[in-house]
Amino acid sequence: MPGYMSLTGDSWPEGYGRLQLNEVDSTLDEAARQAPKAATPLWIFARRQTTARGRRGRPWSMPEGNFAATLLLRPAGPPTQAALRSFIMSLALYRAFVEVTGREKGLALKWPNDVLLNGGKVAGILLESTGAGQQTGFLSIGVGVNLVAAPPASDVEATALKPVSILSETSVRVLPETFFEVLACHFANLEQQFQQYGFEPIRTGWLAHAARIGEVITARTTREEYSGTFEDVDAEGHLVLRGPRGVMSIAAADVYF
Ligand SMILES: O=C(O)CCCC[C@@H]1SC[C@@H]2NC(=O)N[C@@H]21
Repeated sequence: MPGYMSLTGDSWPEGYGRLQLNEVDSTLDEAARQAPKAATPLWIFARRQTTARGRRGRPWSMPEGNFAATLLLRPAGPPTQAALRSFIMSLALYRAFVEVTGREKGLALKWPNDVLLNGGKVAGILLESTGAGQQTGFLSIGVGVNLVAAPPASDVEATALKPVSILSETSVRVLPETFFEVLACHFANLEQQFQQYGFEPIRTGWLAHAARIGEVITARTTREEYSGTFEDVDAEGHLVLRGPRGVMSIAAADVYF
């Protein structure tokens, strides 16, 4: 009989709005609709999504009982700085997982922003932004977490990591509404730290949980593939790989182990 986490979950971070929906096409699309009229920051949560999307235009399969939400922000600063929010969100996810499951074992963060549990993918983040040049406009951070069910391996690419769920790996059943509050609180704390002290404490916190650091990994960009030792994540959030061609700093790629 699986365990059941019953957090009373009555806490919500000050200054963050929230919209809870039973069903939506995608919380990212809802964020785009809300953006012109929304007071930000605004969290948009949905129990069901009919056309959820993942990175690189892939579909995101969302069995009921899993978690889906998008945080809509209007961050100050250039897009490169705004994009560092993906590290804030993945670290917040890590902390939320520890809080709801009571365990840290098997959890790891995969660059740029997946969360792994026992080597499988348990959560993903998709960033979308508006704006031009050095102006960010709106930033939407879409978060999907396999709380109770992972999509079948046939739903993901052959080279992708196996999808897993919190329930399958830990026998802990977490309600999406509970996870929502826990995640929102961790994000708000880390965002405050980011605004006060910059990216460095977030980078250090993220690296402490990085998957495969010090090991040889492969990064595939839209044009090229690089293999090398995963040495670091730099102050811009880039992946630092040491390979036969020297040290590479990679801004965007898919990573394979
Ligand atoms: O490919 C990934 O790893 C990113 C997955 C992001 C999925 C979430 S679910 C909530 C939000 N709405 C979407 O349509 N996608 C994101």
